Amino acid sequence: MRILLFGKNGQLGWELQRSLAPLGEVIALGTHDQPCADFTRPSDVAATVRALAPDVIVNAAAYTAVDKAESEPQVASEVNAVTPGVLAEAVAGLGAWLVHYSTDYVFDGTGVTPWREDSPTNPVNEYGRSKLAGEENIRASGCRHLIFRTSWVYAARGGNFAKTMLKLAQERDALKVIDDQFGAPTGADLLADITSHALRAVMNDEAFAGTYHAVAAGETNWHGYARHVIARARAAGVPVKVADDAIQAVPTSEFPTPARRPANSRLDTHKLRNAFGLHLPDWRMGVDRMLTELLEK
Ligand SMILES: NC(=O)C1=CN([C@@H]2O[C@H](COP(=O)(O)OP(=O)(O)OC[C@H]3O[C@@H](n4cnc5c(N)ncnc54)[C@H](OP(=O)(O)O)[C@@H]3O)[C@@H](O)[C@H]2O)C=CC1
Ligand SMILES: Cc1cn([C@H]2C[C@H](O)[C@@H](COP(=O)(O)OP(=O)(O)O[C@H]3O[C@@H](C)C(=O)[C@@H](O)[C@H]3O)O2)c(=O)[nH]c1=O
Repeated sequence: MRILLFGKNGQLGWELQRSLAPLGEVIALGTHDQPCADFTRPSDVAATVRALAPDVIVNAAAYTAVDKAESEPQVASEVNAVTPGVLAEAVAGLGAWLVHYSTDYVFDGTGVTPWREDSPTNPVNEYGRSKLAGEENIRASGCRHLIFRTSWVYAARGGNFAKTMLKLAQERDALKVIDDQFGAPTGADLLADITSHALRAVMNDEAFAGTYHAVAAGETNWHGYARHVIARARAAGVPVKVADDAIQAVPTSEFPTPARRPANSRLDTHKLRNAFGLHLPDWRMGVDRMLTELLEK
């Protein structure tokens, strides 16, 4: 089996290089400095796909700068919606499979109930709108696909909220962190392992194709997540400047950002767990593993 992976240097792409390796030959394309893999050049990307004729495309490339997307909606749309749609058309033409990733930010965050795969979408920012359009383009192409919606992704390699908090905690005496947006931090390693497991299953039985919510178990808010990370760092001997009681919990209104974010980012994972017989670990387990890796360097 030949697998073409886009976005190899991102948090998820890096982990996918490991988790997909036992399934077949992985051709991993990364930097968007290469025209053949630049998602702002859809026709070049389509030509790459036709030339390589893979059995599976795994797309971990995305425009993930949520605040910046507010001022660059056209770039976010090209990378997150237009080119995934072009990939899907190419995949349909080849009779191949497409694996793609989406986000909790396709929902508007109302209520407290975890969102199901068939819950109504209603993104509140440009990034979310571009990701939803990407999903819709893939479904409209009729190609065989898996779409995983996930949330709050972190990895030892790459940029993420946990690493931002580790840095700020060493630089500042006080932090303000939002405590009214809820979700589950999800490790790129867990998501990569879920991908290879599900891909193996769907290639044996096409009935598994479709959209799934894939996040770690449990829930927290950004403040709870920050406190957890900083407490672990302190215990590991990192020179943390901020005292525990100086990590101030604030409502969203006290931490204005260019992009609005949903208050309820909880995703219901029953469909994924039932389909593939998976157990999803609590979010703290993966975060603690990442911190061990980061702090022991
Ligand atoms: N990060 C998160 O919190 C969440 C992510 N997701 C989704 O999960 C998936 C993986 O995200 P994650 O690994 O965290 O993202 P990262 O931001 O870590 O990686 C994104 C990758 O996309 C590549 N990329 C960006 N612009 C382009 C472009 N114009 N052409 C080609 N490649 C490009 C980057 O390449 P380069 O290295 O060259 O810049 C990078 O390797 C995405 O679909 C994302 O929307 C969903 C929920 C949460
Ligand atoms: C840095 C900082 C952020 N925050 C808040 C702002 C925001 O509501 C929340 C998270 O901020 P970030 O900008 O790190 O995370 P953000 O870019 O919103 O993360 C999102 O990325 C995209 C790609 C996704 O798909 C989402 O699932 C989600 O992971 O924390 C604070 O409250 N205090 C702080 O000091």
